Formats: sequence, structure tokens, C-alpha cells
Amino acid sequence: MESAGGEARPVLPPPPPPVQELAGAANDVPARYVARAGNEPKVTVTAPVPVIDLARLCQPGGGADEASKLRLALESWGLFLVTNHGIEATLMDAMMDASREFFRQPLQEKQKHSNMIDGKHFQLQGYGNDRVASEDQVLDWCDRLYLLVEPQEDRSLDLWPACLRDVLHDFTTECTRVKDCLLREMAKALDELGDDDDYFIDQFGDRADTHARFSYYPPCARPDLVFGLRPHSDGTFLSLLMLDDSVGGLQVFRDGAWYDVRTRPHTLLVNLGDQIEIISNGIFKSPVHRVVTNAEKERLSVVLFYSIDPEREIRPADKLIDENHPALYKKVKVKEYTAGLYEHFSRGKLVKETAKI
Ligand SMILES: O=C(O)CCC(=O)C(=O)O
Ligand SMILES: [Fe+2]
Repeated sequence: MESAGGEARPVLPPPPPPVQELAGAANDVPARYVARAGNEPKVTVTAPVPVIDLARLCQPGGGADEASKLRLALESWGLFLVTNHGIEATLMDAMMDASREFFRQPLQEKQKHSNMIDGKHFQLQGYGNDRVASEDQVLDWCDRLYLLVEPQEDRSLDLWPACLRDVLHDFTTECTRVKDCLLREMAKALDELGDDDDYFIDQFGDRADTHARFSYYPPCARPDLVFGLRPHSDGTFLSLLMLDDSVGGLQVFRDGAWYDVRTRPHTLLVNLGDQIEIISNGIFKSPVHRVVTNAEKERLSVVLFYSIDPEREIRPADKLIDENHPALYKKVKVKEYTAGLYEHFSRGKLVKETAKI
């Protein structure tokens, strides 16, 4: 979930304890985390998420098979796995290891990077819960560390734990290269854009922002009652996910059913966000997804959220609109859209619906 909503600092109810602390102490799930009736059928089908070889996709004049797989992925699941992306396996492992090391530290250490200022005011960046707006808000079974990584000059390095500082910088640089490469291939996938391969890149602007989210899902005694992360679509243009390959948990919704999403070692998962769904006038899909927990195993994910300059307005691309293809989304200011995101998320609603005509 890409938390958003500016850096306003209203006084909020006292934050609940980290789930990691609760998980260690209790066999039961506290009432505030109960989000499901516990009688849903278990999801047993794995989504056949396309696997794209990035080196083949981007090779000059080549990669026709990969390009057609990509187009299918963009229009159907809005999700695909990327292999052969050029990010060293050792760097990916180091990023995962550093994230695990951060969450394994004593609470006192982690709280040096807290997202509560003076224990009272919530800020987006830092370690803790997502924003908790009221005492009766149902909570997710997840702790997170959330950091702005781009623009580089805006980093709040005091909130960056030493154990992951250097590796996060290197990992971001590599993921951003992959993202730019994908954005060009995604523009090529829309014939209507002609040869404007930089169409999507140009949308981002100089002040585009990228956030990193490290999510830690402790084991939960009653996975049937809670969400690791409740259903949502990302408010981003595109999110790049590195998932724990030893335990599943991510699920995607399509045509009325939930599907498991599995990853493979050293593979990135690309998840399209609402911004590209709006700009592509609904041709590309921003999937609704959620995370479920596991009774025995902890789970970790590292996500980079790529988003357009918050001061910009987005709307369906002119070249995609004609009398047979009317605009399906309104013009929205990115900052206002992302501000609505968390408010909707905490009420179990999709902000995307507010942008539809
Ligand atoms: O942890 C995951 O697998 C997905 C996390 C996610 O969807 C998000 O942070 O937006
Ligand atoms: Fe998400």
C-alpha cells in the first residue's frame, strides 16, 4: 500500500504496538485486527502471471515474443515477473538481508527511526504502523518502514537505518534503471502513441517521487481472520516488488476471484498502479491485491513505489481518446489523488473509483 497524504501532522490516537511485539506475546488475535469472518474458502489457484525476460524485451529490434507477453500482462493482470533484469543476485540478497536485520533489532533500536514525532504526530516516513486515524479502525497485521528515496536530495537520512543505507541506495539505482527501461517498452506497447517511446517517462516530471516500503508480516495464529495488508490498488504509476520467495501471501483479484501470486528467487514483480491506468484510459490495469498472513512463517517484502510529480495533473492521453474511445477518467492532481488514497484504504474503499467518469 502506498501510504500518502502529505506531511500534515494532526494529533492521532496513540499508535498501537508493533504487530511484531503482539505476535510474540499472544496466541489470539486482538479484536482490532479482525477484518474477516474466517469462513472464506482458501485461495488455491496461483495466478499465471507472465514472466518477462527484460534483456530480450529491450534488445534493439528484437524481443517480439516478450513484447506481446508484456502487452498481455499490462492489459490483463496488471502484474508480471521480470527476470534477466541485470540486478545482481548478491545485491538483491543483501537488500533482503538488511531488511530482515532491521526488523530483527530490538524495538528500542527500530524506534529510533519511528514515524511518530514525539510519540504523538504521525509522519509518512519512518518505522511503525500505517496511519491510524481512529480508535475503531481495523488494523493490518504488518509493521513497515517507509522512506522517500527519490529525489535523492530530499532523503531524510536520519530516518534511514545504518544497516540498510548503502544497500538501499544501490538497490534504488538499479530498480530505477529497470523502471525506465520498462516505461519505454510500455509506451511501445501502445500503438496509438506512435514512436513517442518516452511518453511515460516524460509524464513523471523533475520532481517525481519514489518511496521504499519494507513490510514485515509476523506469523499470525489466525491468518483466516486478518489481513497482512487489506485489499487495495497502488496509487502509483508502477511499483517494483521484491518478495520473500520462501513464503507466499500476496493475492490478486480478477473477474470475481482471488489468486495467489508467487515469485521466484531474484525476480522482480511489477505491479501497475492507478496513475498508469488513468493515463492509458483503462487499457492497462492497476490490479486490486492484498496480503494474507501465515501461521508459522514470517514474511518480508521490499517495494519501490514510482509516482509522478505530485504537483502534476494526469488524465487519459489525448492520443487514446476519440469518439469511439471516450475518456473514462477525470483529470486529477497527483497530490490530491494520493492524499485520498490512505483515507479510502483505511475505510476499505478504492480511491480509483473517485477518478472514474
Ligand atoms: O507485501 C507484499 O507482497 C505487497 C505489498 C503491497 O501491496 C504494498 O505495499 O502496496
Ligand atoms: Fe500494493
